[in-house]
Amino acid sequence: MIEKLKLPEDIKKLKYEELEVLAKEIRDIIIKTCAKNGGHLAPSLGVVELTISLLKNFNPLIDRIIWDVGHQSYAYKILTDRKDRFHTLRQFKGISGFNKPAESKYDAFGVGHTSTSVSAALGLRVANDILNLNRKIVAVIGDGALTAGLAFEGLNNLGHLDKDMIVILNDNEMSISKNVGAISSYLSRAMTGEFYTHFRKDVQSILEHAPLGDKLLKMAKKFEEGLKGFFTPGILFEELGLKYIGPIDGHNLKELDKALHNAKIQDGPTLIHVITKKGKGYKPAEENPEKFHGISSFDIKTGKPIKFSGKTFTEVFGEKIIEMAEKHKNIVAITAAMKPGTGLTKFAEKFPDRFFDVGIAEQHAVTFAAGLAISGCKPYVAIYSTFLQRAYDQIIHDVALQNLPVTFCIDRGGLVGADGPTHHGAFDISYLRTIPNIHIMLPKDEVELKEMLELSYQIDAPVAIRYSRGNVKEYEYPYEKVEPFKPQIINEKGEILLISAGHIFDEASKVYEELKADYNIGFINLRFVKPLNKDIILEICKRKKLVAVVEENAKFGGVGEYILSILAENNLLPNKFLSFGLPDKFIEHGSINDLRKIAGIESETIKNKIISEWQKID
Ligand SMILES: Cc1ncc(C[n+]2csc(CCOP(=O)(O)OP(=O)(O)O)c2C)c(N)n1
Ligand SMILES: CC(=O)[C@@H](O)[C@H](O)COP(=O)(O)O
Ligand SMILES: [Mg+2]
Repeated sequence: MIEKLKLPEDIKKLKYEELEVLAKEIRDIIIKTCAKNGGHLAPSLGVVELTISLLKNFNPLIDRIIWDVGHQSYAYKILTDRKDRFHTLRQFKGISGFNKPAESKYDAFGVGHTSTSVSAALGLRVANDILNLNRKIVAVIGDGALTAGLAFEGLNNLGHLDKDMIVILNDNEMSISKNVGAISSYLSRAMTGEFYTHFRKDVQSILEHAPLGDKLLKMAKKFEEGLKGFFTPGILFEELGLKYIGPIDGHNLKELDKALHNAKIQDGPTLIHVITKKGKGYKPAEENPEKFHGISSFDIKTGKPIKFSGKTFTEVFGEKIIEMAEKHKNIVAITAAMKPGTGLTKFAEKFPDRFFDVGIAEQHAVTFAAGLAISGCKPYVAIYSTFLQRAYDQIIHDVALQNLPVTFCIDRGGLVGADGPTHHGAFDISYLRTIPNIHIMLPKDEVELKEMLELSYQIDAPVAIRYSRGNVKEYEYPYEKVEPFKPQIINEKGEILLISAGHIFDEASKVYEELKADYNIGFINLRFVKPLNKDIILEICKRKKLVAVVEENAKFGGVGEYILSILAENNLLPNKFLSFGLPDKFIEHGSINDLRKIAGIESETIKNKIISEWQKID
């Protein structure tokens, strides 16, 4: 059917039976595409009917629909203007896995980090008044995203401004893992309404046998609305100034239409509480929505990922932190709704009392850790580089200023690949390097990550250990134990010096191995960005004509800039200094290799640049 439709306008003409067929076709496209490309399968399967109903009840080119995170917007992409491009999902030069206005005029706002939809939608809504625009504004936010403070900042201001816009709470009781927090249990308790249902039945049976029972029963029915209001989660939102509609079945097109129609005619803000099943329509995803939240390519028949072998930095961290926690009873681990992604699933099973999933609340996670640290605990906060950006002030104000022993295990440092610019860990070395008291360690492989974690336990101050999403690699260089704040000097000789910072060692070592036969080249694995061992660096750079630094972080504020400044301050600038890092632009999505090529940090580019610059030095 979908082939015959002019999208999205033809959706409005279809009968419910036809829409059910359309929903099935969309699910098939999403499943097939994610099986090949990977992607956020379960979130997107859960909102197919909601997407259809939104496109039936609104004009997405005039009205504005803001999806929170955007990871669940695959049906929206297919049903607006990207059906023919959908097979390129998350591929280099293909369509993004999130919403981006630059990708489509149907995408109202750029997303990727959670909990921004209400604030952004309110901005668009207030703009209606300022610019005299006539359009409906809708935010679609998940129950997981609702655990972030930013979401409540938006709701609070929305209630205050009392603007007529619609917030749709897509409640599937899941974040990536099972949703956590008091809000979540409040929603699900009231949502199942078990207590309310039993209570209602009890009252009914008593009244039926009581004198004047039928009159009392009639009165009770009148109170039921009030009673229901007490038990459904509407109270929370009504108190914030939003009219509450729900909970409704998010897979029932008729119910959705009715709710959206009612919301459209309301004055002031309205919240529609929609209950959906994450992964609906694909059994393996329904049964394991955590695994299918974000999945790599998989076999449709079995649901089994087409596994790429190799151990990840994340797995190394997950193993080592357990070993350390067995030795040290004051170690606690904290995640912000990313337990599986940060490798803490096993830790949580082994040490349930020392594991904390605070929900999507990175700011809280950091300050919570500071409270633990000032009390004598040793908190390990595992947060992706890009999401840690949200807690920058907490790192400065609550941890570094008080010089507290919090260790940040920064996963997804550097380019992450298919998730693209909203998710690349492009800036953490830059944003952390400026903060006093913090120690920054960059492991190149498994052994170094483990030894740096051990070392972090001895440091009574803030520590950041940064590693990538990728697999750990093995290298042939002689083992050299991680010594506090010393670089690993692989070869200090020669007039050229190559300095590698962290996991990008895989590219840097290729350059060194390919040049060392024909060029007199030295090679350093930096290990520590802060404190930087200036004496060693200055001593080795004294006799160099060309120094090149390689990092998978923004050049601005990165390691290269730092070393250059130290050489300049000590009048030790070489004839040529080369800094290989991420350029001053956002790097798109694609494979790591493709992205490193366009960023200019893969080995061939680095090697050719060193050779061409060396030839210019007399
Ligand atoms: C600031 C931030 N922290 C963490 C994430 C990782 N993340 C992406 S989606 C998600 C769960 C969202 O849950 P929910 O809003 O309920 O959407 P669902 O996947 O259930 O549809 C998380 C934690 C993120 N994108 N942004
Ligand atoms: C949508 C979102 O932000 C997360 O699902 C993220 O995509 C996970 O990234 P990893 O796949 O690197 O764990
Ligand atoms: Mg959810």
